[in-house]
Amino acid sequence: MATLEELRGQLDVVDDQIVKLYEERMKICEQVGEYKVEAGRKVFDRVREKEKLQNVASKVSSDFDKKGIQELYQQLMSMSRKLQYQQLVKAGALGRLPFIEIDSLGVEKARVVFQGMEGAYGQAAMKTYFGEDCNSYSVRTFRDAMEAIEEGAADYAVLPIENSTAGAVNEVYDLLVEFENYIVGEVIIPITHTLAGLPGAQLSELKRVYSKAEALMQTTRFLEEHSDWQQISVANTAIAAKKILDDQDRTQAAVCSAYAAKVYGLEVLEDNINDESGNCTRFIIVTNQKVFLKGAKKISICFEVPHESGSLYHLLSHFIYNDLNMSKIESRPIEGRSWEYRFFVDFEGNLEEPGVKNALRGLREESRSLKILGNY
Ligand SMILES: O=C(O)C(=O)C[C@]1(C(=O)O)C=C[C@@H](O)C=C1
Repeated sequence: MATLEELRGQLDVVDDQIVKLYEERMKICEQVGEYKVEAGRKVFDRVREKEKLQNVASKVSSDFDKKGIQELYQQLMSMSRKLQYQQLVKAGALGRLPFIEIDSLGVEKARVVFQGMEGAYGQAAMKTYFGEDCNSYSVRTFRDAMEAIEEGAADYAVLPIENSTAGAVNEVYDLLVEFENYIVGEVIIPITHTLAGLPGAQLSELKRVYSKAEALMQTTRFLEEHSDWQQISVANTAIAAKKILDDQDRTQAAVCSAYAAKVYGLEVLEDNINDESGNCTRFIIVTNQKVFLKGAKKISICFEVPHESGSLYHLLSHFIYNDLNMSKIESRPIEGRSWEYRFFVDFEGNLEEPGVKNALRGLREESRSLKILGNY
């Protein structure tokens, strides 16, 4: 029997041949790339790749090797695609209207819309980003805010996208797909909920608590101690606070900010009732222009993946290959197509960077309906 050293020697000989052949193959792929740039052809040829995988599998005998050679060829073809995307990007073939880089958002003159009403967390986020005295107004729903931006009734909308305890704000993710609006900024604000009731009201007399669904979720532990209280969800924490004032019913309370309690003349019956002390919400700043600020560091995109095994894996490989750091991935069901999903990815980068351009080029060709939601 051969020794380990001898066997490794034999492997080295075979590997040298594989490496040489790999280089040779990539050189041919580069020429194919030149042809594709010239002819305006797509890089990804699904039919050719499928045929190739069947062909190589037919040339080996065991099932184990069939699977192995197919995996190897998937990787090989994925590398040739990546090379060809680089060639396309170098040739300036980016496709679609580009985003325009700007120096500032002109926040001083901006008209800003937030969802909810006086006292809403959205208003606090807006003031943090645009300043105490910004020109603003509120609308009832997230959709209304998106519409106001699309129509140009407002320059910017401030919308919650993610809470550190309750997770994603699904509706806002879906609206980002539906509307031609783009993210240009973000702001994170601490969310400290209180239980607020009519002045003089006692915890022992309470029967009903109103708040936004997410706020009720973020205060579950406190509310579970009072399981006899009925929990009622309304559109916004400030709406809940206003309802307590309007109804003048001592058995009702709201989960809202101390600011909202003050605005509506309520008394804080219990302060800081959050499950988690560091509870905060990330708000996005949305506009109808395809712009990004100079020095923007984060990109949000969404795309659909073909319903095939390994498709998400291959799409995510574009981030790894281009050294891009993914900071978040979220999925949402696609309307009208049961059990199919749209993925939302945030990653670090600027649309001007070559690695980002390469990755986006690859993702655009290999996914369905890629949308760049913003660079901020
Ligand atoms: O045949 C082509 O069009 C190629 O670019 C080569 C190749 C491959 O590596 O075999 C690469 C990408 C295509 O999706 C299909 C095949």
